[in-house]
Amino acid sequence: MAASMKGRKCLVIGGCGFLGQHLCEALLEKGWSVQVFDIRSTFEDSRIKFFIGDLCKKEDLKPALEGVYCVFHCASPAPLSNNKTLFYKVNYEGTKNIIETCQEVGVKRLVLTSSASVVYEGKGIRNGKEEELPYASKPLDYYTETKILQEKAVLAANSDDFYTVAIRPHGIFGPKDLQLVPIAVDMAKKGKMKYIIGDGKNVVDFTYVGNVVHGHILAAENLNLGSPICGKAYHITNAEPIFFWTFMTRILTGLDYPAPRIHLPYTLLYILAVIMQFVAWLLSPFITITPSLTPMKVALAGTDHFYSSERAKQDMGYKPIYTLDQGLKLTLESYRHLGKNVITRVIKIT
Ligand SMILES: NC(=O)C1=CN([C@@H]2O[C@H](COP(=O)(O)OP(=O)(O)OC[C@H]3O[C@@H](n4cnc5c(N)ncnc54)[C@H](OP(=O)(O)O)[C@@H]3O)[C@@H](O)[C@H]2O)C=CC1
Ligand SMILES: CC(C)CCC[C@@H](C)[C@H]1CC[C@H]2C3=C(CC[C@]12C)[C@@]1(C)CCC(=O)C[C@@H]1CC3
Repeated sequence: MAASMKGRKCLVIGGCGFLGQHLCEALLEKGWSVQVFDIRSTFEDSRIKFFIGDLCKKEDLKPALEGVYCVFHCASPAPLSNNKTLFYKVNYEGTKNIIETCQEVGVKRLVLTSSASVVYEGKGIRNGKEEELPYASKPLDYYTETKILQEKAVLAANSDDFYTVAIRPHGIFGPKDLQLVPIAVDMAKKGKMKYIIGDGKNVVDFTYVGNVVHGHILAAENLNLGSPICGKAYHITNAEPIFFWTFMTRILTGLDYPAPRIHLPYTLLYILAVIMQFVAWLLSPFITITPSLTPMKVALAGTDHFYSSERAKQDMGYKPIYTLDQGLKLTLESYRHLGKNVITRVIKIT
């Protein structure tokens, strides 16, 4: 780390979430002075100053941004939810609010956590490079639609006076995640993880959270006037693409659940997911139905989607600092309590 970063004040928006917590820990280790802004409080740390508020509200954000050298924006509503209004409000309007408030207060650097899914529309992507892939013209869900709007707004705001960069991770996994492992385990408990969507040979990126954090910190360190990273987006991956179903099998069997074995045709499942989504939409004025298979999930589980992180290597010296094996080991150790054979005691208080 550049010595001059020591003691610099940063604000992690979304710092109480999965990625945010890991980012805070790494920033503290590197000597940054860390502040967190989030809508909820999930942990305590005497080294961190916490601001609880809504990023859509200028009056909430302003006090947290005073004197900040760099803002990391990694807040979002849960990606697998389907709340169009909330995604637009938080990911798009809220991000524009962050940009404006930074500019008003005089903050000069903004690192956005975007997503590689901004270029994904269900068709295979192999070793995708930033400069070759346009934004998805037909995003598969509202989350992706608003991540595209968000990234465009952040990159367009880059100027000689305000430096911005977007980090595009893919399939983040690691301890403290409430998504990938817990959802897969929940599906396994319900008997829904016996199936393989397609031939099981689709190759994807899963990225250990420690590498995603490393990419963010390198971006902040390199975000200066005239730097090649200003106004650009960067894929950050483990650079170890793997069969989607091999990765899921390692997670499941690592926690003593059986491996998925029964192959189901991709196209059939995709059509079923589209129909279920349509029915859920038709019935939405009367009841809320949340189908467990969405077109996005089927596509992610049944197509290739892996990306090159060469541009990040060239422009900011990025290379993964954890291998996939190391990441999986750390992840599985942290989820032992979700293992199939773990007996949970229920204490009845009468
Ligand atoms: N997980 C993944 O595989 C990937 C994630 N990303 C991106 O990485 C970022 C971090 O994701 P992750 O850590 O998994 O997400 P989390 O949900 O764990 O963390 C996001 C945090 O932001 C908070 N938040 C939501 N709305 C607001 C708001 N209006 N004001 C302030 N805080 C808010 C959330 O609170 P609450 O929980 O109460 O909503 C939560 O604490 C996101 O931008 C996501 O799009 C990109 C690629 C892959
Ligand atoms: C259909 C089932 C077999 C899927 C079970 C696993 C999923 C819970 C996860 C596998 C790939 C993950 C993923 C995301 C969410 C969780 C998975 C679908 C994202 C959509 C999260 C937000 C992003 O920006 C992109 C991610 C891609 C991979």
